[in-house]
Amino acid sequence: MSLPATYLDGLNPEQRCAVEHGVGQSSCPPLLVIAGAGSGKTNTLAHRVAHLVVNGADPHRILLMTFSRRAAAEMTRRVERIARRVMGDGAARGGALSWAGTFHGIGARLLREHAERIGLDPAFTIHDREDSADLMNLVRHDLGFSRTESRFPTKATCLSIYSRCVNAGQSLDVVLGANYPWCAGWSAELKQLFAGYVEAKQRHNVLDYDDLLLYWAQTMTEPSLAAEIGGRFDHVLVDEYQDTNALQAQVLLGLKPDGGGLTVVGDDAQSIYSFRAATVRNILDFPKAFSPPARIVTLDRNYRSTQAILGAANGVIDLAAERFTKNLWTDRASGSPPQLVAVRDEADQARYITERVLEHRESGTILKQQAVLFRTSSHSAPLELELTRRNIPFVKFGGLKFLDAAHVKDMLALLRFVQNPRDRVAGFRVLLLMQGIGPASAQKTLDAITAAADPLKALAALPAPPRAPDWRDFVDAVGELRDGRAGGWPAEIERARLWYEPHLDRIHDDAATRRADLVQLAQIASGYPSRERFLTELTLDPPDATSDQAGVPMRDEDYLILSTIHSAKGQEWKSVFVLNVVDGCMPSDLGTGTSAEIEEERRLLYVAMTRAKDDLHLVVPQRFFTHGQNVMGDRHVYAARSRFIPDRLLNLFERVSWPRVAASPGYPTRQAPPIDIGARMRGMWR
Ligand SMILES: Nc1ncnc2c1ncn2[C@@H]1O[C@H](COP(=O)(O)OP(=O)(O)OP(=O)(O)O)[C@@H](O)[C@H]1O
Repeated sequence: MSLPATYLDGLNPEQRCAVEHGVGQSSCPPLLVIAGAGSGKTNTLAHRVAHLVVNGADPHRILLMTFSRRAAAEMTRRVERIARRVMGDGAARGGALSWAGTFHGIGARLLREHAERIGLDPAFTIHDREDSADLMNLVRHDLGFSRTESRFPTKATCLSIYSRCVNAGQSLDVVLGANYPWCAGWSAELKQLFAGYVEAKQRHNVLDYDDLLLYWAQTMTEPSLAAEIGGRFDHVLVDEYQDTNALQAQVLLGLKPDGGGLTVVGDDAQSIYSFRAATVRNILDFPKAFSPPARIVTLDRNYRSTQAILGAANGVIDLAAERFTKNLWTDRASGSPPQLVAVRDEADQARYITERVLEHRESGTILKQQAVLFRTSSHSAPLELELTRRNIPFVKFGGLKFLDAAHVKDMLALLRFVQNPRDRVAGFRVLLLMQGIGPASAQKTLDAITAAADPLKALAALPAPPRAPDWRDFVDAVGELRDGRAGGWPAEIERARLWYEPHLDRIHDDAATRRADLVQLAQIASGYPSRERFLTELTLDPPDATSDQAGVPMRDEDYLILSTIHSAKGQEWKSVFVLNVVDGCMPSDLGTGTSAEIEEERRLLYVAMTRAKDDLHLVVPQRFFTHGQNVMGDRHVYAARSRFIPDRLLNLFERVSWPRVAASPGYPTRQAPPIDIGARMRGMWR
């Protein structure tokens, strides 16, 4: 008996079509959902998964891949809520979705489960970008490339080149020619470096981010393994498909070669990750990868924004060189046009936003419903100062990651070393924390233990290095963490903290604030079933906000959201402010090399604008102070409004100047005073 699907009544016909596609039929052909901004993609995907479960699909055999762990958790919650509403307790008995996560997270899990079959040691640890760059540097140094006469590319550039080759599936020479022409002369050395880097990773039993996809894609080329892994899932659903790369597409096709049970959702107008080799071709090529081609359902009704905001966002994206999806429409009331706000400089920008935010709060929009978005994390610095000065709590996303803080990395390095003593980058970091141990003795120690069959046993047997008073403590801590005497997971994080804190106190002047992060780390740790899962998940998708910023407010406290546009993906707020809508910031100076980069910058502005429901402010500072001058300096450069809002789009905005200076005879508003004596006085001494 099929259940009356009243829970689908709130969906529009296209959403419903996407939700019901193939459900209850003997086979479920591939489906591509092209979902414009705010068109209910998340809602639709959650309903589709719930609808599958309600109609008998086994939740343990559904694979759901999203862009972030946060998105996966949110989707899982929604699916469970819908299923519970329809099935009551029956939904709980069926079990939760057990395979929801990011591509990298799911990859790590599958690789660990199949490790022995593909010649991997299942105890592998995962290097984040910084660890990977450190290892690249080590190899670069060993090969003598850091001593070349003309400057060899930096470790970060080397890693980016390597990563692009791997993710885009392109040869080194193609990548150098297209993306790093200034490094083309180093092709032979880079090849040698990358070969050395791969060997080092294998010796140390570590995988980097890219390996998780690469190894997974390689595994899927072995027919028996591909059939086995693909056979574990009846349905595979992928969100944000526009931001996946060639390797991810390869994995997907390996899982479901005929497309049976495959659903992908995406929006080419929101593709903003091509710098990580994501390609919009994945969406475009998806339908014809199958025979018959995948079904395409387009969601173009926007539920989020007022007509006026949507009109302006459509105007911006209409000027894109290449478009595949059509404009969005809404039947929401028109609302007031988005504001294009001219301010004198960044300080005024900060004041303008602070005043508006407080005004909105007065009139009933809580802070959490307001967000300030920016292209680059550093753009928000003056605003952060102003908010702090005025005591307005905020949380920043996409800035310095919690895990990038040195003390958090130290703790994680210890745990990683215990998990995988062959992980040289982790081992090196931990050993250097101790007094009396420098790079040379750390290298010697690591050489001695990694050669042994049981490295930690070898560590315990080593004589203490001279002048290293904490050596015994270290060996004891590692031993206890390794053999369970520290109380197992997550209790052992306390043991790790106990060992680390004296070092923290010695190394950092601000140890007290840093300790708060360690407490937070322990709290996060308690949410994971094992040390291995904790290290894996945290490395792959670190928490976004840091206590370095204004203190993490309590959950029930109200706070303003500050976020990079990249981190704002998939979110929405009542009011949105976009900082620095000027050439140089948007498009960013860094992203204006090629026309493809410019187009991606345009899409970024589009993503930012489409986050707003009722109220949107694009702020345009007229001038920026240049760096590297003294406090009294007044050297500045003038900025032009972003080229993405040319004159012909101005009618879509309300233009405002701030502060509004009362017009007085003889003084046009918003002009500098006719004479700036202060500047002249300062100029006398230059
Ligand atoms: N059928 C519907 N009826 C009413 N509101 C809807 C419907 N579908 C979605 N919405 C609302 O539209 C808004 C946008 O939905 P959602 O966040 O799922 O969009 P999205 O497609 O993921 O957006 P984006 O890609 O821009 O992040 C939400 O507030 C959601 O509640």
